[in-house]
This record gives sequence, C-alpha cells and structure tokens, in this order.
Amino acid sequence: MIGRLNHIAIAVPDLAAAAQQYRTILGAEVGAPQDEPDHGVTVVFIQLPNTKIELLYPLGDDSPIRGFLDKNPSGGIHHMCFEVDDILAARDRLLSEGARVLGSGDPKTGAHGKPVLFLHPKDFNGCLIELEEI
Ligand SMILES: CC[C@H](C(=O)O)C(=O)SCCNC(=O)CCNC(=O)[C@H](O)C(C)(C)COP(=O)(O)OP(=O)(O)OC[C@H]1O[C@@H](n2cnc3c(N)ncnc32)[C@H](O)[C@@H]1OP(=O)(O)O
Ligand SMILES: [Co+2]
Repeated sequence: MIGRLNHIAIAVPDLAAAAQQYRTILGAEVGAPQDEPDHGVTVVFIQLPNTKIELLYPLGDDSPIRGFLDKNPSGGIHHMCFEVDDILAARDRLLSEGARVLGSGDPKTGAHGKPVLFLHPKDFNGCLIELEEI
C-alpha cells in the first residue's frame, strides 16, 4: 500500500534561518515559503535527489504543530509522508485495521495540491505519518 517516501518534515523555530542553513551550509535546492492556512503552517520544500524535506513553521493561533514546538523548542523531525495510489482505499484499510486517521477522516488538499491524510503517531511507533495520493 505505501509507496515512495514523498517527504520528511522538520518543524523549525526559525523558518528563514533553517532555509538559509540548508541553502548555504548544506548546499541544497531550497524553495520559497508557502503559507498553508488550511493546515496552520508555512512550509518550505527542499528538493533532494531521492525525496524532499519539508520545513514547517506554525501559521495562525491554532497551528497543529505549536504543541510540538513547545515541547521541542529547537525543532525536530515532525512527520514522514508516504505516497499512496488511492488515499480513500488506504484510509478504509487503515480504519479497518484499527488505526486512527486524524481530523475529520476525509482527505485535505496538501502542499502539492494532492489529497493528504494523517495517522496518529501513537499508532505507528511514535511517528506521525502523512499519506499523499499521487
Ligand atoms: C500543507 C500540508 C503539509 C503537506 O505536507 O502537505 C503538511 O504536512 S501539514 C503538517 C501539519 N499538520 C499536521 O501535523 C496535522 C496532523 N497533526 C495533528 O493533528 C497533531 O499534530 C497531533 C494530533 C498529531 C498532535 O497534536 P498535539 O501535539 O497538539 O497533541 P498532543 O499534545 O495531545 O499529542 C498527542 C501525543 O502525540 C505526540 N506527538 C505530537 N506530535 C507528534 C509528532 N509530530 N510526532 C510524534 N509524536 C507526536 C505528543 O507528544 C503526545 O504524546 P504524549 O506521549 O501523550 O505526550
Ligand atoms: Co507534510
């Protein structure tokens, strides 16, 4: 069911500083900040040869990553995103296996304009998993 690793997301306390670090010290190809109000974050994507890094910064008062940054003030790996062919079939299979799908359970449109869902970290060894339909 899960396919390629689409991105690894890192929540950061300073988005501009983190982007600059990846651009200069790590010599990576760094995109421009993208506000995603529907998700409560501003994101910066870093293109790598085999996947992407998604830098995350809270946007708005009820950002879902605010709590994470309060607990991890220096930042940290926030989630992994796997690609799936059919996100509704994936969701239904996960629910039938007892996994929790976060939010309403219906996919939202993610940063790439594709449907995404999130699975509770407590159900997957402490890792927050995002699924993105390709
Ligand atoms: C533009 C879209 C973009 C894209 O790629 O397309 C995105 O990726 S948007 C990314 C931001 N959106 C989300 O993360 C949505 C899903 N996340 C959530 O709904 C929340 O973050 C949630 C429910 C996972 C955690 O919320 P919160 O921290 O406020 O809740 P709790 O404090 O009750 O946490 C419960 C429990 O989970 C642990 N936790 C929280 N976040 C993570 C994490 N990222 N990885 C692993 N574990 C996490 C937290 O420490 C609590 O554990 P406990 O042992 O009970 O303390
Ligand atoms: Co993501």
